[in-house]
Amino acid sequence: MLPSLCDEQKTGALPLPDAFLHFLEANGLDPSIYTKAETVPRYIRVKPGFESQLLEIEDELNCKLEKITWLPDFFAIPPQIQIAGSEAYQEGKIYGMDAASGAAVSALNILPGDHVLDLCAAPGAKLCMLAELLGYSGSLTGVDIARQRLAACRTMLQKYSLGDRCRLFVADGTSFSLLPLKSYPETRQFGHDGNSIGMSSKNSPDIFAEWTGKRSWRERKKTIKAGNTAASNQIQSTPELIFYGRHSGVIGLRRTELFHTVEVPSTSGYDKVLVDAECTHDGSLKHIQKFENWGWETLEHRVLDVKRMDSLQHLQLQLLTNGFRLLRVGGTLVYSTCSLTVAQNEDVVKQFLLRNSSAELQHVEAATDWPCRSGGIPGTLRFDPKTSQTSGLFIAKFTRLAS
Ligand SMILES: C[S@@+](CC[C@H](N)C(=O)[O-])C[C@H]1O[C@@H](n2cnc3c(N)ncnc32)[C@H](O)[C@@H]1O
Repeated sequence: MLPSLCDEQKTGALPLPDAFLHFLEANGLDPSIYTKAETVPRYIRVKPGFESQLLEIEDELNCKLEKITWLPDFFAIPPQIQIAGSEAYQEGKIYGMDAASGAAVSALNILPGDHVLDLCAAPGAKLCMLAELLGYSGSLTGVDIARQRLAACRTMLQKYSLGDRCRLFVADGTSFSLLPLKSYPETRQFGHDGNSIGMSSKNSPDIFAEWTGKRSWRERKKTIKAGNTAASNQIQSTPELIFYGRHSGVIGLRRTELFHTVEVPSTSGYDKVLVDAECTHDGSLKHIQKFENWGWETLEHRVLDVKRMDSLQHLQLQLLTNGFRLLRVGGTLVYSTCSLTVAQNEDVVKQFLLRNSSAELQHVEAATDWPCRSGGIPGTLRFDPKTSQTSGLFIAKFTRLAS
């Protein structure tokens, strides 16, 4: 439906279609936040190690990098600046990431040696930040149901040289069951096998050799078969490993060891889990702005489709529940969405807490300095574009108590 003049008056520069305005009204959201799309800064994260090159990066982007005092390594730049054409971006020194998204990752308080699960990982900005914070210890497992989007994560990890400790699975996050490799009997390191092609060693086809993008005929056939099965079943039942780093613990394992699922024992789950759930993205001003070019009917079709809306909350609860199932006792889980609706945030958290007596909501200590406010449940946080100068984001942090 075409936007009307009246809509433009309500929303400033961005004309919004009636269906979206109805969605906002039904959820008690103020359409005037979209006037902020033109003024909320763009944010970049400078990869640690390149801090000394800030002046060169400023020169190249032709703008000042304004340091975000409340979030290390983040800088604000004017919203109209495009970074994709810059050398700093192409050479992997900077990447675009909203500061509120950075806050969600920061809320996990990643420590050296942590085994981290990112259950909705694509397209991968948060995954990259998690990998950076982990550095040279622990492990990172990224999962997403969309193969192509997860392949984009793989490209990003490789571009920024952050994939060493990471493994990526195309899988349904509501049922994903693989534990971090610390839980397996022994993680053997395989010597470099120059002859290996595909994911299996030539001599022992069942054992993972060093990762290579080139795959053997046998592997390709397997993937095509899995893809066909996935297309007919909608969702692939077994996770597909599409990338693993040299120190991810995968090399040297047999397939049966890697894909061995067990009932999650309380001590062997992940230390940290991020559930950055699928949502309507209505808080992401830049995302909504893109529909001006993509066509507003795409927004109605992709975001506001009635069937999708009905199942979305259920999906969010399932993702949160499964992420929590894979968390070790004493571990930390962050649930976030870039929707501003209560239905996709506080309501999901309420239902989750009702059903999971070992889940405890936690305060985010670092948030005292953040430009956010409390959500509808004490302890939860909301970044509101009107006051935070960031995109909209909801964050809830949980720990798992011994039951
Ligand atoms: C908000 S995006 C995640 C953004 C990502 N964390 C980042 O920082 O780039 C939500 C993701 O959830 C994925 N998704 C949707 N349903 C899923 C499911 N059942 N299991 C796993 N991932 C799912 C979508 O493909 C999408 O990539």
